Amino acid sequence: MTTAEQRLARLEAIEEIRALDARYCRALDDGDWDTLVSLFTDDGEFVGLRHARGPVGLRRFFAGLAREGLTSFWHHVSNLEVELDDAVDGEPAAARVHSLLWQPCVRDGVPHVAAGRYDDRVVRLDGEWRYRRKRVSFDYFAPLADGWEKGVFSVEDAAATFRTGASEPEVEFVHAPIDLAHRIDGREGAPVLVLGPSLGTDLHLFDEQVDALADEFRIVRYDLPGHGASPAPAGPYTMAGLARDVVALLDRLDIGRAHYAGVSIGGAIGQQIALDHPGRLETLTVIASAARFAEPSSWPARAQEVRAKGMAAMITSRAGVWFTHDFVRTRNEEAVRLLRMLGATDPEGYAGCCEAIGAFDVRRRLPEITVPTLVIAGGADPATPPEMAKIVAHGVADGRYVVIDGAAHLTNVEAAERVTGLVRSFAAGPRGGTAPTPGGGEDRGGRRASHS
Ligand SMILES: O=C(O)CC1=CCC(=O)O1
Repeated sequence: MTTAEQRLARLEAIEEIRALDARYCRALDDGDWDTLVSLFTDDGEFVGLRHARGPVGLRRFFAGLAREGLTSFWHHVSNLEVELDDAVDGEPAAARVHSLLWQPCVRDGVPHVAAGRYDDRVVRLDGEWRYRRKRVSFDYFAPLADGWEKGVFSVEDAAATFRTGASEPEVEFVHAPIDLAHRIDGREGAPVLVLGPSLGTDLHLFDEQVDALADEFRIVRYDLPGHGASPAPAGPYTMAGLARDVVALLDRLDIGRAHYAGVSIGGAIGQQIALDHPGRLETLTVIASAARFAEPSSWPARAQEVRAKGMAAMITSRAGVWFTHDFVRTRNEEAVRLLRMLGATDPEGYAGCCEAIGAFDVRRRLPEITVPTLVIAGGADPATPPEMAKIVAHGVADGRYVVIDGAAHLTNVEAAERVTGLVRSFAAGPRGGTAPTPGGGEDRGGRRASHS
């Protein structure tokens, strides 16, 4: 039973949050950066066209908009839906706010019309509501003369059309450190092999690999944030932050260099480690992954969907992506075991990882990856099909490429023996190994695929 005071406190909180949005619009449209930045918490962040965090990052981002060609705008925020968290000491203290944005603006001297959505996290500090995270996504952003319906918009398109100010460094956003849960198996003193799981699975994705490789390797498996036993702080996460979290785990375990194999987002994290922490890898095996995942703008939408509806929204559609029909029919128990991991995932952790995937694009940086790299694609993988995996093998300095015919996205499960054999011989072979390629010959530089 709520008291009249509690109901009044909730109504007051909603009105104050409405006023926060109005102040945000006014400060932004007036170019009043002091007020604008004061509306965020000290660790507050803006996610959308760019990522910006903290007073310095936020001011630099907002003040840089004019240099990017956006010389004036009129923000109209409406349709607020405020979901207050449970009250603390009788007072609401945090909320999630969904709202609509309609925004006439001038970009590169041309009148534009834009509309989008905000998905914000607000908190009450010292009696004042502030943004902990403000996230915008646009539905259209089009020259007025063209008509809005021609301006189907994605954040990715916008990011590509924004020019970087010559003297301003790009604002970099990396999520706060996360202590990833892990498990160690295998022979003590053996070379270390780190295994990175895919979105929606936990470290038991690799049970078959661990059974087969434990006598040759010291195997470290980790859980993604919100997956398995890892905590799920509020997203978005970034691939650079996830790579840093894995390296921090290696630091905690006193591991200098390691072989690394990862599936899907796990493979993307491996690429990011190779770029940002190149000294830490002996070899890199990228399984069912990409340098940029398909349809980047669909990932924030998926994040929004699981935040709103929970993991149940994902189960049916993932089954057809992770496995072939044949596998579901013949290995039903195994398919169910893996889908249970998805159902047990924390929606916020899953959503944060989706956001990292959507923003991930290292295609241009692949030549900087010099560690010996083996890329394994599933021939029947609808999520990261062979053409996408091949870009990684072709792009890195020292790549090999193998396609396993008839395997879907969870290639290491559908073709467990084959993947285990490839990982083993690649990591154990001379200077990081040579992928065995029955019937196909070795595929150096990813020029030729070997099929098996
Ligand atoms: O959507 C999926 O489940 C497939 C996938 C993409 C990235 C990842 O890790 O899994």
